Amino acid sequence: MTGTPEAATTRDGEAPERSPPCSPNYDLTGKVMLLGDSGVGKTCFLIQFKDGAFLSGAFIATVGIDFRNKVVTVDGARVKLQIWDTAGQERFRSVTHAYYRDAQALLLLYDITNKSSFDNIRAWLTEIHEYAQRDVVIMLLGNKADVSSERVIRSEDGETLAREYGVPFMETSAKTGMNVELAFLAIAKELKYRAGRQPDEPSFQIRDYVESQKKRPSCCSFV
Ligand SMILES: Nc1nc2c(ncn2[C@@H]2O[C@H](COP(=O)(O)OP(=O)(O)OP(=O)(O)O)[C@@H](O)[C@H]2O)c(=O)[nH]1
Repeated sequence: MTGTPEAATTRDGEAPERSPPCSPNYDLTGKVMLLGDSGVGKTCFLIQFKDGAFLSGAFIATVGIDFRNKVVTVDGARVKLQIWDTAGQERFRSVTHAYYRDAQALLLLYDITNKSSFDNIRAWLTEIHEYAQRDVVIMLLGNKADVSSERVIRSEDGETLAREYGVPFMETSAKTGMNVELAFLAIAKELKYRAGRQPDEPSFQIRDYVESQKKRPSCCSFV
């Protein structure tokens, strides 16, 4: 298959970005995909970032794929992030595979209260290595960190897995907003750095940046 398929739905009536990388409203664009099992909180994560709100109530699984745009300013550059929210359900996997190739960054989520969502991260990484660009930026996120009483995955387990794959890691909450903006800002910084590093500019290390900036849950119950 060539290029990104056209069949995506939009919530905002926005058109997927197909224009050249520069426009008066932003300096560069980046395609980011949210991946992970159904129910880990991908849609809530995106809504929290885009609108600063938490979608509570009945869980409505994403069908296929959806996207939102948001412009963030990092180090003086306006980066337009086009964020694709994928369906975690297995039956939509072949649809979402087609979108991996154009993505510059992937946020891979598991749910700290759901062991199988963590166990499946290795399978997600195998899919990523099969379908995504070799230099895609990957970040591992343990979501629902606000639900400490139901935690079954220790923060150290997420850290160990992330270290094994050489990717940045943090725990997040789409409910409280903890580390949500940071995840996207770190991606935007990395994309800006890749787009054009000035000779006198120090190199950007996304893992170090995330480690220095991330908030830890105030109360952690370890199992
Ligand atoms: N407490 C808490 N609940 C969350 C959080 N994120 C999501 N949820 C809840 O988890 C459920 C699933 O969230 P979604 O965002 O729809 O999950 P998803 O990963 O997009 O699921 P699919 O669309 O099926 O792939 C919903 O009931 C949310 O309210 C979080 O950070 N904390």
